[in-house]
Amino acid sequence: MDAREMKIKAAAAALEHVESGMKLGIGTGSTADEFVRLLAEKVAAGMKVEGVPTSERTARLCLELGITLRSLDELPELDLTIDGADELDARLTLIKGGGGALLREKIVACASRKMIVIADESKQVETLGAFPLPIEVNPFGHVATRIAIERAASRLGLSGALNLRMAGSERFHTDGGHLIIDASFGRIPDAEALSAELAAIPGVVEHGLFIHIASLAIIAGPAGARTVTAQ
Ligand SMILES: O=C[C@H](O)[C@H](O)[C@H](O)COP(=O)(O)O
Repeated sequence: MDAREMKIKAAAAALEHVESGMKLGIGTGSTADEFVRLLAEKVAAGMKVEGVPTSERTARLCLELGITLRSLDELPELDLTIDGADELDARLTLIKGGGGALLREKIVACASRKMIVIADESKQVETLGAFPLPIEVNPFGHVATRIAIERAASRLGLSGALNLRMAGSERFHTDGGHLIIDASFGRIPDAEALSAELAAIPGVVEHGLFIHIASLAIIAGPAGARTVTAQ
């Protein structure tokens, strides 16, 4: 089974948690795209859902496939969000934002009664941090913000390259018009402490650590999909 087939398996298992009438947060990324495609088939067959997309990219795909969309201001309380992740550990702490959608993803997930993560098993790790942590920053003073991030990380004994994300020769901009700094810490043994340090920096808009937000993960491997709850 290749990676795409695993993503489809995870997405299909997550779809079983979706009921007609639900208000759904819809994630971003290649795994979330598979979920959108399967959801669209259900919608075409008569399932009624209203979706709040976590990115312009997801919004485009949903509209193309006939899924009804609302803004989060129209539907500020959602039943369920289904989204991918870049890494997840046994406590279901996540690193997200590889696609740059972390801010909207976190806002939407936190407005939902439940968040289910869908992933292939390559995303499961013992300790987070091999995947560079995306940190969304305001363009104003981003160099000063990068220095503040470096100092905050060093207080926790963390170090590593902090790279401004590029899209070709241009700076990458998020849907909200911010920049992303990808922080290669290697290992993040205390996600809560790092989250608190980052949140205290004025230029940091949001970071990609999702702590106590997901309550269920559906992980697909060659043998099929299994459901994991936070340890
Ligand atoms: O910003 C992007 C999101 O956090 C994605 O959920 C994450 O990067 C996982 O994406 P993929 O399913 O493509 O690995």
